[in-house]
Amino acid sequence: MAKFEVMDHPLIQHKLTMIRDKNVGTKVFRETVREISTLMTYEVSRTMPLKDVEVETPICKTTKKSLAGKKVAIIPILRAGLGMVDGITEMIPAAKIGFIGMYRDETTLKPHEYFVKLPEDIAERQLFIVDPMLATGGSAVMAIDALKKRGAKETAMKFVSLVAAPEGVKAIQEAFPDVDIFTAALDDHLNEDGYIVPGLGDAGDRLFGTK
Ligand SMILES: O=P(O)(O)OC[C@H]1O[C@H](OP(=O)(O)OP(=O)(O)O)[C@H](O)[C@@H]1O
Ligand SMILES: O=c1cc[nH]c(=O)[nH]1
Ligand SMILES: [Mg+2]
Repeated sequence: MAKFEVMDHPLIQHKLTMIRDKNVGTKVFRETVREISTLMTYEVSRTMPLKDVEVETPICKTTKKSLAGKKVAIIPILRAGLGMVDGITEMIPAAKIGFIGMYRDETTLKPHEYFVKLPEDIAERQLFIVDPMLATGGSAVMAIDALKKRGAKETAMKFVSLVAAPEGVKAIQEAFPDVDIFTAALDDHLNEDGYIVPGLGDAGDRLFGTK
């Protein structure tokens, strides 16, 4: 079984609590999602492979570590995943970015895919699939499936969310046991409308000011 990690660093908890508040407006919500994503990148990238490189300091030559091999692609699930991209590219500026457009039917809660545009070499990259909300897990499972069908490796995938429901974590783990899952919070359950409780509401609407 791959990794499942709740990243409960105090700064992350503090910022996430701020944006759970329904009175927080679009500007602060967007800025804070970006900040949390940057903080999460430290931990999500912890296992990135390193190689030895020679470097000449002003004092002497030495051998030190540098990132090796596998490059990163960030794959936001549209729309809400877009809110996490800038925070991650702040730390990994050379990452390529692919897009999977998906919306969840409000009645059936089933995901519908409407757009896919990926870097050509996803099979050779570590993939950070990002979406602030992991609810039933339907969207995440469909996105991972879309990536696998295009050659991406399950062991190279990390799913990164801000708020997850136990149902969503279970859905990914059952369908794709080799995908690592990182979340800033594991909440209680889903309500009858499929929203995470306590959650933070509809992340896409709060990020983009829609209803
Ligand atoms: O785990 P699930 O039950 O599939 O729900 C989670 C999905 O729902 C939200 O997207 P939404 O459909 O609201 O689209 P949006 O990002 O365009 O708002 C959210 O950003 C996830 O993609
Ligand atoms: O709580 C939820 C569940 C799905 N999508 C959201 O944006 N929020
Ligand atoms: Mg939405």
